[in-house]
Amino acid sequence: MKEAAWSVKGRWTDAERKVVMVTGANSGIGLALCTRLLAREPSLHLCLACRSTVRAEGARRELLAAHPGADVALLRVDVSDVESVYRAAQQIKQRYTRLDYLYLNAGIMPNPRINWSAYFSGLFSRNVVRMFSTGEGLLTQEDSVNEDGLQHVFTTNVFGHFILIRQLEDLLCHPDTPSQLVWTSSSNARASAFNASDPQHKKGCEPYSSSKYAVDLLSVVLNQQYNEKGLYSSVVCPGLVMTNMTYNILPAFFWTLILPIMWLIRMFTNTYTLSPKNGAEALVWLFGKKPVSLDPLVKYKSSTSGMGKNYVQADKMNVNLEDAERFFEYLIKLEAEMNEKYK
Ligand SMILES: NC(=O)C1=CN([C@@H]2O[C@H](COP(=O)(O)OP(=O)(O)OC[C@H]3O[C@@H](n4cnc5c(N)ncnc54)[C@H](OP(=O)(O)O)[C@@H]3O)[C@@H](O)[C@H]2O)C=CC1
Ligand SMILES: CC(C)CCC[C@@H](C)[C@H]1CC[C@H]2C3=C(CC[C@]12C)[C@@]1(C)CCC(=O)C[C@@H]1CC3
Repeated sequence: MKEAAWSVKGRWTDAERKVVMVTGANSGIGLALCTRLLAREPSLHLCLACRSTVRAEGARRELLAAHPGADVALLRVDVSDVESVYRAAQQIKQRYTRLDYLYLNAGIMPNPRINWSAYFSGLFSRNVVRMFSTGEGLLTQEDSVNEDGLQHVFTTNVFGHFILIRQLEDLLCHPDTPSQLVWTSSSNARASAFNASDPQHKKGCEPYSSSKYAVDLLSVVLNQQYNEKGLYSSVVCPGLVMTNMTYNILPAFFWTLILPIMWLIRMFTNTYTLSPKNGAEALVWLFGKKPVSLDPLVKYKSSTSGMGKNYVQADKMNVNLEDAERFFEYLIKLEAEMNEKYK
């Protein structure tokens, strides 16, 4: 923090207090993550980066009720709007001198549609467990274009966050005290939904799968580009979690009705974490790890066993490194255009 060093109950010096920022922190997995981080380390400087001030204030109140005296700051940022990201980055630079953890968690899946015929044929196929754990081929979405002419899902889930990282480079890059980026990716990330010639997914109808695979690609290249500067990147998969996102796919009462079925499915796949608290498992686990000890090609998956026990599973990612580099070049070019417009 830029203010003079101070301590909570005289126990921590400011240098010891980690600075953590979470995008999309006002609900679901982001809010559960904040709650768990504060329970684990009450001395944190926590910054909730949210697009709605009202919802962010609600989340802050909830966190302070559970952790009175915690340092919870708010930052308004709409990651689907590049100009808002530049503005927010300026404010962060005025408030903090370093960032230890940046959780890139905000995400959208607009207008989801379930392909019921794929669902029923999948039920009787060999891929049934895979279908239930990744939702592969079951969902399509309707994307739109923002004021900069960028695809909405791509900008929210990937590009807005990329600009944020690039703008905060000075706060994040400290070779002596490494910082960590943690992306909330998904089991729904799919290479076949991503086209290196159409990285924004202008032409397809699975922008969500494409954007989450793009996140996996980007994390790999960020490690190549930034590790020696003291910045590390990891991707996490929270499993299937009941949040506003899933309530947008099917109504909340339906999910509640089929809860026993989902507990049953948990016997066959550990990806049905179901609660935001469980879904945040891998995100919290990474907080306790030294960034240098992590594998850049691994996806850390929040997992819940049939008996309801939480753990983290590390799975090697199957990413195309050529596509990753090509995608990074694309992002750098797009960033240059946006710099010219907004900086
Ligand atoms: N739920 C699940 O099963 C899974 C979720 N995920 C991922 O987890 C992450 C969190 O989602 P989840 O908790 O489930 O869903 P929520 O809808 O509860 O959380 C999404 C968060 O992102 C915020 N957000 C959305 N758009 C923007 C924006 N333009 N600018 C700033 N913040 C924004 C939302 O804010 P607001 O309240 O204003 O909308 C909200 O705080 C997402 O990246 C999602 O893709 C991955 C795998 C599975
Ligand atoms: C009996 C029920 C479990 C039937 C539900 C069928 C589908 C609606 C779901 C099966 C797998 C789910 C899934 C997601 C959404 C809902 C399903 C398709 C996600 C795509 C949600 C967002 C993610 O990031 C990953 C999830 C994977 C699994």
